[in-house]
Amino acid sequence: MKPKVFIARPVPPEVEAYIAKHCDYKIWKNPEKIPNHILLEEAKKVDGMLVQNAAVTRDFLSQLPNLKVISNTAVGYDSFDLDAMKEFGVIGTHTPFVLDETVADLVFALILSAARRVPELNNYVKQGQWNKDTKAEELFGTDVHHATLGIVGMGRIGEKIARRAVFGFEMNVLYHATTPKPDLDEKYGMRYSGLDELLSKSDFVVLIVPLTDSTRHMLSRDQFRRMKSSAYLINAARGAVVDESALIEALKSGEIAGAALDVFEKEPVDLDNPLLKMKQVTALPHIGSATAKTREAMVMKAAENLVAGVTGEVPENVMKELKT
Ligand SMILES: NC(=O)C1=CN([C@@H]2O[C@H](COP(=O)(O)OP(=O)(O)OC[C@H]3O[C@@H](n4cnc5c(N)ncnc54)[C@H](O)[C@@H]3O)[C@@H](O)[C@H]2O)C=CC1
Ligand SMILES: O=C(O)C(=O)CO
Repeated sequence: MKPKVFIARPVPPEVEAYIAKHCDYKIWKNPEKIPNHILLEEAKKVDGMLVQNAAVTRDFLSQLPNLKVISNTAVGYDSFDLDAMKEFGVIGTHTPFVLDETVADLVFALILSAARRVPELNNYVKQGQWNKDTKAEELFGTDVHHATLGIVGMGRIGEKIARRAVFGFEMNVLYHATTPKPDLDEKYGMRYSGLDELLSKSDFVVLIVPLTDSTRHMLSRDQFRRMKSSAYLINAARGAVVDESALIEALKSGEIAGAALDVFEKEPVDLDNPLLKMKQVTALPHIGSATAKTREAMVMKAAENLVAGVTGEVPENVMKELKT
């Protein structure tokens, strides 16, 4: 008998065909996010499920004694209660590597948007403010090439950002991570530093760490005070790595020059969030990995992990904390 799985999001036909070969399956085909109560009811009937950042809580897991595998279609898995998963013996998988280059590209879109004021000046043109009285200085931005980039998080994606920074933009790169990476220091001519030093020396600070107890509100009032008043914050990690109210204060008081954000503490972001009213803030709707090709690769990777898990193989991408 084939294992039973529930696919809690629409998937491309080739992914469905792959799952069909190995499992009895049901798919949530509605483009709207699956409501939690339906996800729970479906999860009760299966050995494994494929989700996109579902809230996998202790309470949720406690109602699913037969569930063996949850495959997430994302690299970050901060919405998963890993202690409870260990306790209930549920395997969790994610989709690293296949999105690294795409997310690193987006980080540079954010850096350049902030530095050269791309969204702000795009509005300037479209709203008819560009006219014969426009003064050249009004449109000045900040150079990215040869500037100092501080990367907080030097994992899979951090390295791709460093590579672009060094070889593409000839930037001076500092990084902060749980441990130094001497092999990468040599490869990219960059330097490990403490967080405080990185903040005080960087022209652009990029966040690309997982959201955990140790990174939640890693950037708050004290950290913004250490940054240069000409510096920009780029957050492509998770919204809660930044204390958003401290960021709003830092931007209002001119402690930092601007921010470019792909992620927010609450998503979708509320329209009355003060960040959205600030012209020195670029805001994107969490699109780090959002190209058609990369999203397809992520879903296929998630399907492969799911099938491996429910057929008794060891999935390729078990969440780090759940590896035995
Ligand atoms: N905006 C978006 O669409 C996307 C966001 N992400 C986020 O980016 C995160 C990083 O992804 P990867 O590079 O694949 O992860 P990774 O696990 O390969 O690297 C994480 C890095 O963060 C560092 N780190 C962890 N805790 C730290 C701490 N307390 N202090 C300093 N450094 C710390 C680690 O040492 C490592 O260098 C994901 O967990 C996800 O939340 C990932 C993909 C897309
Ligand atoms: O993969 C992730 O963690 C994301 O944020 C979505 O691309």
